[in-house]
Amino acid sequence: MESQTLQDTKPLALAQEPRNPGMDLDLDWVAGVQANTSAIERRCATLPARRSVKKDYQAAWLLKAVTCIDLTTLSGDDTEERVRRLCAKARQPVRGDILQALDMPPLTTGAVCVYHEMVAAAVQALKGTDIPVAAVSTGFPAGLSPFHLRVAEIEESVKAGAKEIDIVISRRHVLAGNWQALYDEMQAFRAACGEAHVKAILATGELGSLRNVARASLICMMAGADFIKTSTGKESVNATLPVSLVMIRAIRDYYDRTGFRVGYKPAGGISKAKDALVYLSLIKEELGDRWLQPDLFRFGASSLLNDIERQLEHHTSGAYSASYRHAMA
Ligand SMILES: O=C[C@H](O)COP(=O)(O)O
Repeated sequence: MESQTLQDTKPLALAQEPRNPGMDLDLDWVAGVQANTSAIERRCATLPARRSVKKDYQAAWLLKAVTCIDLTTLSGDDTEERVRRLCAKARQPVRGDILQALDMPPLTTGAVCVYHEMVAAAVQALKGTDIPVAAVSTGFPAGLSPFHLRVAEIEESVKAGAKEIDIVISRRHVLAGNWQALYDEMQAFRAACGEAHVKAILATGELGSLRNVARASLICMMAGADFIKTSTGKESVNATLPVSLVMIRAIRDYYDRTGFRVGYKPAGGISKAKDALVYLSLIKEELGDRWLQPDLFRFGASSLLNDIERQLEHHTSGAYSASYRHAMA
């Protein structure tokens, strides 16, 4: 962890990653997938204690985390005004004086994530930046509206300017072991996205077992997902470390077998800077530095930025400010 310095946080000129084109459904591969729950839990239990980073290293990792946040608002009472404030925060997620104290140039969050009805306002508010708008879609969060409407919803959001689409899978296909149906659904969603990148939300808290999480991860990648994402944030259990380890290892296996890198997005309930550090260290250890860039890693989070900014302020000033001073994140 201590290899991350403030300099490393500055944006890299990356060769554009080729999109995962998907592959034929390989049911033998799916059937062979295992998940040893007790070994996974043992590995995860050691992570938070072993991976503490301090001082400048910690500031560097926290700034890295900021660049990987899909800054999210997904509430029934969202308004255009709230979304505009969120976009202003995405443009300047960390106060200028804090960046100056750290000798860091301006940075932005990875994306802004909203419901379809808020896409146009977000696109407008982010004009002139490279910050993509991500739309949750396909009957989010349950994914139980008619199939043709779920596909049409994707198309509408792309038309409105969303560059990323976060779809929800049909959990029942996983619970019933109907892998062909899951593959076909994911392929159709990817096709409807066109050039927009597609994140497959597995809703892992509803899939019944870690083995199912591993299988669903694999199927979605085979069907062309650009990212796999844990949760909608609306399930009773959202992102966890064991689920993350399973999904990350599925991503690694898929890369080893196909040569295509699929991104990872833990989402839901990640609101503390120290938790973000644990996730980053997990990615670094299991997938390596290449995955620690916003094109391959995102946090789906509505309040994480607030805590990160407070920690950075503490790092530069020695004092914590009241959280209301960072209220919009
Ligand atoms: O995709 C993002 C999640 O809905 C955000 O969840 P959160 O509000 O618990 O951070």
